[in-house]
Amino acid sequence: MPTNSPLPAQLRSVQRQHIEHVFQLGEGLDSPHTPAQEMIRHSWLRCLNEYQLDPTQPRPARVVPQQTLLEHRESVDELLHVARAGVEQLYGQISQLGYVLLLTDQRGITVEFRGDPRQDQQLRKAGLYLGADWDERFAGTCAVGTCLHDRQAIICHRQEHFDASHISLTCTAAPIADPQGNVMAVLDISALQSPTQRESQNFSLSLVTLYARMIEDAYFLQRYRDCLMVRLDTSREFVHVNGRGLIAIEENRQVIAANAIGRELIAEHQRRWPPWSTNPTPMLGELFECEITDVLSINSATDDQIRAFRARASNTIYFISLLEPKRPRSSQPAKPASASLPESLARLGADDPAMRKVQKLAERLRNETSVNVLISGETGTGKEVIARALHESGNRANYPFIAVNCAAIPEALIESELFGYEPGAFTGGRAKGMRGLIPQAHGGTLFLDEIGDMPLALQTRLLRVLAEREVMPLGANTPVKVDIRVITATHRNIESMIQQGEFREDLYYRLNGAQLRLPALRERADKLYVIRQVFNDVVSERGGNASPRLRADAISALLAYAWPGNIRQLKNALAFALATSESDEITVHDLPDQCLSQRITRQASPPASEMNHDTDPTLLTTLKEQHWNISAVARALGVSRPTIYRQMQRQGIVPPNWQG
Ligand SMILES: Nc1ncnc2c1ncn2[C@@H]1O[C@H](COP(=O)(O)OP(=O)(O)OP(=O)(O)O)[C@@H](O)[C@H]1O
Repeated sequence: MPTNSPLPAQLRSVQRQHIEHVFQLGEGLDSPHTPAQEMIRHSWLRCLNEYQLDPTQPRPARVVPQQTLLEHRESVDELLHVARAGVEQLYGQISQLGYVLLLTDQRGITVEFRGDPRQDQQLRKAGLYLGADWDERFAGTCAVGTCLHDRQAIICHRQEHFDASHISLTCTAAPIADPQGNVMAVLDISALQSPTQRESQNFSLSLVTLYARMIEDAYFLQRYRDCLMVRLDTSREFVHVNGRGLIAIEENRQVIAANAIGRELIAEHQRRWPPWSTNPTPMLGELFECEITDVLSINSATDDQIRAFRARASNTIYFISLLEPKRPRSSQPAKPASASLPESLARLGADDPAMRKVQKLAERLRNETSVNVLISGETGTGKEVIARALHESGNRANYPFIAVNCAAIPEALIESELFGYEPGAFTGGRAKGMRGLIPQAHGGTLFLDEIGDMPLALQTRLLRVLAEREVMPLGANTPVKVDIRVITATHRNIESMIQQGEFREDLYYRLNGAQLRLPALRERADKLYVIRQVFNDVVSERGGNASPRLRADAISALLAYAWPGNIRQLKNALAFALATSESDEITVHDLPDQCLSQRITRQASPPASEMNHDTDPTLLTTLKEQHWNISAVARALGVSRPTIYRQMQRQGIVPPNWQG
């Protein structure tokens, strides 16, 4: 035990008193100031006697180096992924009350953190920070460290901390156990200041314990997602919403694993009937008075998919529901729910309500070639991709798909590009004339992107083509018959353009036979699927033998970002990460900085397409810097190429090679 050395003069008197109380307990003197809680008292004694911590030497918080933090995060990769939603929800409930949230691994290193960035300095100083080490051996009695030692939820309130530098904090922690019951992480909520009464934290204890259990159960469900699982509760009404017990069973009905409540039930059973074989887990039919067929038929034979069974050990009635495995174990992206769709449509989404609607409607429209389809959605949401998927899944798949970006062609050239021209039709044209894009699409699909940017005069001509199914190339005397399916796309509000007289109403109705509205990436419920899909696409586009992996910390950051440029921006970010990463593992540090700064907020950020560059001189400067390479400019400014073309049009910027 450290000697009762003189206290440094700079310690505040409250800290000096605290240190005296620690020594009093160490000397076996009970005073009204020594903690009432057994867990805390034992921990203080461990700190003095076992860890040889010197209370007169308060220790500054220790934050582990970045590389060490990465290694710790890696060890709980799967948990971090599963816990994310719980962490966000809990933090949403406590942040207004001045609390921060820490998730540590089983070594006490903070691997996930949520706190108010405005208090960054103070929080870091107090050790309420990503990478902070809360191991009891280093930090002394504290909620995380002592919870890890005793494997129990705990409040460590103000002077209950061992280290004098922590005595203004209030911390509450609960363990998160793996399916074998070993603590693998700790969930903690802490505040820099709090009322003096310890009881003020009782509610925090309930809340943090509840969320720790939910994370534990989510992890359990994820781990055993390919198994049959029974879910149980003593209340029929609660089984489906919050059945507390989970037991995973083998094909042969042997219990494989259980969550905390399930393990208690098994332990109770085994206290009465100790296992006689080396196999430590019972069969489901031993735990409950049940025929296994009654369990397996719960979903098909009952109205509410619940059946009651009596636990043999406790004689208690449990209401049981059955969770059947949904899909085979696979590290590949989840198979789209809409598996009956043609492949090119099915791969566009997994389980997002808006996307599902788009996929189903597209499926119905793919062969209805007389119905013109208008696709709307923010920039980069995949309007061209779905147009191609419509074409490829339909009966025109063996004919051309011609995509025309109306915003990218200079107004003076649109007409000749679309309709074609005869030799000598105009000065500067090719000597042999040119077959227009519309005739090129004959038999197939013409995709007119950014239709809102088509000049009014041309809208009239397009309307005529659609009505008469023929085009008149410039300089020609006879029209050319065309059989085309027309798909158009826009990110603009065409209805308001009609009101402003900028778009022909009759053309709009002709183009808008059916409308597919693509959701923004930030709103999609299947964002994880899209991230994995795009990652795989980028990896295969790069080629090579390496098989890079997207680590959970990177996925968390990608899920949290608002993606104003949608899937295109996601693709660019992943291509950047793959190009610049030095290893085969993409971590959060490989992602472009912007993905880490702009997280989703309640008020989503405006889409890139709505950003106002009208008065922004950076566009012209960047165009010059990038030698008028539009793709390079779009990349540099983080927007799509059509957005650049549109802004150029609005600002009257004409590239030097178009002048003439
Ligand atoms: N479901 C998807 N899976 C994988 N990649 C996709 C998906 N949807 C879009 N992408 C990719 O995102 C990028 C943008 O897609 P696309 O060009 O179709 O968007 P858009 O809405 O037409 O954009 P804009 O409005 O700017 O023309 C492309 O690189 C495309 O390959």
